[in-house]
Amino acid sequence: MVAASKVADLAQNKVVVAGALLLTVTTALDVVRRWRRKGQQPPYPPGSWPFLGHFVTVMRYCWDNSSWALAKWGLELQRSQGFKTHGLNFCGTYIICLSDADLVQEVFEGDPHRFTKNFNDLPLGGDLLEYSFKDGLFTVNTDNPAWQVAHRILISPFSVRGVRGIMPMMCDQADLLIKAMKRDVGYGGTTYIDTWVVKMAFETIAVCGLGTSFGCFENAEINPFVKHLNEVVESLDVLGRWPPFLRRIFCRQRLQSYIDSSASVRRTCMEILQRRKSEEHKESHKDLLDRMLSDADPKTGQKMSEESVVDNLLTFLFAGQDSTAAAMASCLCYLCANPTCKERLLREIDEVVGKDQLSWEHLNELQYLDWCIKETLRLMPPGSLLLRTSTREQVLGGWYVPAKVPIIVNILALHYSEDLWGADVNEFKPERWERGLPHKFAFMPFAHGPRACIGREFTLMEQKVTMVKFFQNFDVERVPGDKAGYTVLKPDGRSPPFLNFDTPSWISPQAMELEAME
Ligand code: HEM
Repeated sequence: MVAASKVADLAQNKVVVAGALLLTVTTALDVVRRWRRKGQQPPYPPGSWPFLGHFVTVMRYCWDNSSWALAKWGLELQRSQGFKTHGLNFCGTYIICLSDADLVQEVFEGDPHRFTKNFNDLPLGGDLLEYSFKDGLFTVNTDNPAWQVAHRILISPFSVRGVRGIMPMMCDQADLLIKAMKRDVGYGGTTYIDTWVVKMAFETIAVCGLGTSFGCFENAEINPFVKHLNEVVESLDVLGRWPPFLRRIFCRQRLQSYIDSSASVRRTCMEILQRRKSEEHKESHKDLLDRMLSDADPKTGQKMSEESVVDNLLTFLFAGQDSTAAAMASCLCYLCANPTCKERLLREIDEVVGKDQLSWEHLNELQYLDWCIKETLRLMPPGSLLLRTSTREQVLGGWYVPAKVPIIVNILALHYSEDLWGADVNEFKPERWERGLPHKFAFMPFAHGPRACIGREFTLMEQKVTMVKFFQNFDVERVPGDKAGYTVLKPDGRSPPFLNFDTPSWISPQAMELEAME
């Protein structure tokens, strides 16, 4: 009995001693690491829990279902605590968040070997994006040859010259939009602006890029492909907030429908590819799909694999419609909320284009329209965060950055920085663009560098074409004193007067302003 208790004591002592030794060694190692390390540890915001880190705080911000939750939290930290660089612990994953324009410039313009785009093992839904879009341009790692080959093949059709060739096709889509709105909504009618800009953005990329119409303008019903793609996009937002192991417990159903919808949209893209391969493409103009199937990488002579073509078809249908639709809806809402700006824009369209057919030359003259679009993208960037990864242990602006740490660049906080943009930063003021950019990295809705948005010229032209055609036909106004985001027929407007817009509140400039400011 005594012997047994001695053995138990000894065993217990050994565990205690081993535990103490382990703690001492890890503490000593940490001290040595900290001592050897150059640079300071970025500050940690309050709200970190044991094991879960800032997960609960992030979830609290996400609870309002806003896709800007994390970005808004960063903006708030910037304003209340002065944090432009801070650390974050997301269930054990260490992340560094940046909203300092100089440091962002160093990440995007400095030595290209210091930071890369790599979605592997990233928190916040990086794995989900990879699951759906695989080796598509948006998700594939920069050092993967699939990105390099596809990028070099597609950079030319997406250049200014490349998109100029498809302007007539874009104008046709905008004409179809106007026709469908006149038919389905009618003068004085009320409608959700979202429905229409989504149709426009989706049909434009599908027809101009892939030579395939999904019949969105002919049909009031939402096309099943669009429904599934929307499910994928919405689920990305919801599921991405959960770490993968918790998703399987708390979001089982959503996860399953995400998997099913991903499979369904992929099947459709494979059908588009097979159809194109089996038929002779009649159009004289080579579209994106033709280029992906026939062009070779000018550097290596390699062609894109069939899997890569499908991944990119899906990527274009996703990246090409969601953000463009959001940008156009936001711009219309801002113009409704700022009638003086709208009047100036209408005057410009009347003077430059009038009732003529819109041409490429007109687009370059529509300077105020360009400012309105930029100002909208500043206040409502469709993507509020960018993700990069540090490739090695390094110092960034005096801060210590370990290797393989995700870096979140907060676009929203840069766009709403009073230091950069001045005291009127929250206001919609297209005129501010007359002065140019306050800092090269104060405005980055399309990111910068080799991984910047390849569809930038495509979307800017599409937005301009749509806005001109829209205002050549309609006028809009907000309901005075009504809920933020609602707009109504402007009875004494230009002829013909038109439309009540019933827009969801998330897109309202006022709602955004209030939420960002709380
Ligand atoms: C207002 C509209 C748009 C916005 C705000 C936008 C924004 C962005 C941003 C911020 C990135 C970089 C993401 C990152 O660095 O991680 C990106 C990449 C990309 N965008 Fe866009 N985008 C828009 C429209 C489009 C359109 C119309 C297309 C296609 C027709 C497109 C295709 C892509 C692709 C393929 C990439 C990945 C490029 C690469 O990494 O090589 N985007 N976009």
